Amino acid sequence: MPNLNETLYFIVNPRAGNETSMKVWKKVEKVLKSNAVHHEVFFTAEKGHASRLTAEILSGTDRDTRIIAVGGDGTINEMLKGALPFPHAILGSLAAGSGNDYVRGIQKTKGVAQALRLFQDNAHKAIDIGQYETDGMDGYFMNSLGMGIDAEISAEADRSRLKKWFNLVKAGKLIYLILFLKQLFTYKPGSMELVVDGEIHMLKKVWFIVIANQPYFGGGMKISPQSKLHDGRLNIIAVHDIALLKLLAVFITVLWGGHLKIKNVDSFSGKMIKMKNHGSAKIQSDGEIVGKDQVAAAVLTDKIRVMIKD
Ligand SMILES: Nc1ncnc2c1ncn2[C@@H]1O[C@H](COP(=O)(O)OP(=O)(O)OP(=O)(O)O)[C@@H](O)[C@H]1O
Repeated sequence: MPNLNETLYFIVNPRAGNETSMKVWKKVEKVLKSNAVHHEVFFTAEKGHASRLTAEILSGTDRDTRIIAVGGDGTINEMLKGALPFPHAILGSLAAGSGNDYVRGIQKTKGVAQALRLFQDNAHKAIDIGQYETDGMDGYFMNSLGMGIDAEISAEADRSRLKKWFNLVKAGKLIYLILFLKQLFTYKPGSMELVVDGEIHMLKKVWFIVIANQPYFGGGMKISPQSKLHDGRLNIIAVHDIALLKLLAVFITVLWGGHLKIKNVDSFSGKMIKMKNHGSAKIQSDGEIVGKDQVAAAVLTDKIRVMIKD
């Protein structure tokens, strides 16, 4: 086991949370300086930069190294990609995005002070992640991978001016609720084939299928209450063949994870999953659009070390 690199590295995405992340960073920097915590900070200049910065930091040392995202789920997802070749990587995140499901469901800290204490304690564990392949491209997810209305919402949230406004009034996740209500009336659910560890399920009128590595998605919805970070499995939730009113009930009950009791909200668990849509549907990975129509995913057990509050 290598020694610990005492420096805390921060990668700030100045665009996260519609640019509210810089406020978070200024607050954090003050605390670090007043407590004489040795740290270095890097700022991302474009999409994909967090991945390269992570790899650069890690290739300069062979000691256990803590790198912290100051951003949202997209930022820590990029850092994961950069960190995977380096077994001495230990990742963490300060919630500075819109949804922040990584901090909510994996790291489980509330607020900056609690997160900073965790980083300094250096309590960490290896967790499972998901790997996917779609249209010849592969990638990884820590939170979830979904096809259907959830991906439509992610895509629209990215473009929406409302997201900026909601972030400014610290209600970033409300945008997902509003866009969901809009999608209810515009999205056309189609047939999908779902294969879980070789078992085929043909589903009609599918609103979405989500492969979840942790309980939360969409900025705090408890989509997969049974997901565990160390079980070597992924959970799958499929919502299909359901009338509009019942779908609204799904949306309300998902806030506490009660939606699984509703008919045609099916859940599965497995290690290798394939999804194929017989129309056209977008695919999201940790909230970013990565493809459409067809995807294969698999769990990678105990693949990355992250700082975790038990
Ligand atoms: N300097 C930059 N300019 C433009 N985009 C950037 C820059 N740095 C990072 N990005 C991109 O910003 C996107 C959004 O980042 P992130 O997901 O962390 O924030 P968010 O969308 O506000 O939060 P969440 O995903 O939790 O809702 C990512 O796709 C990332 O690649």
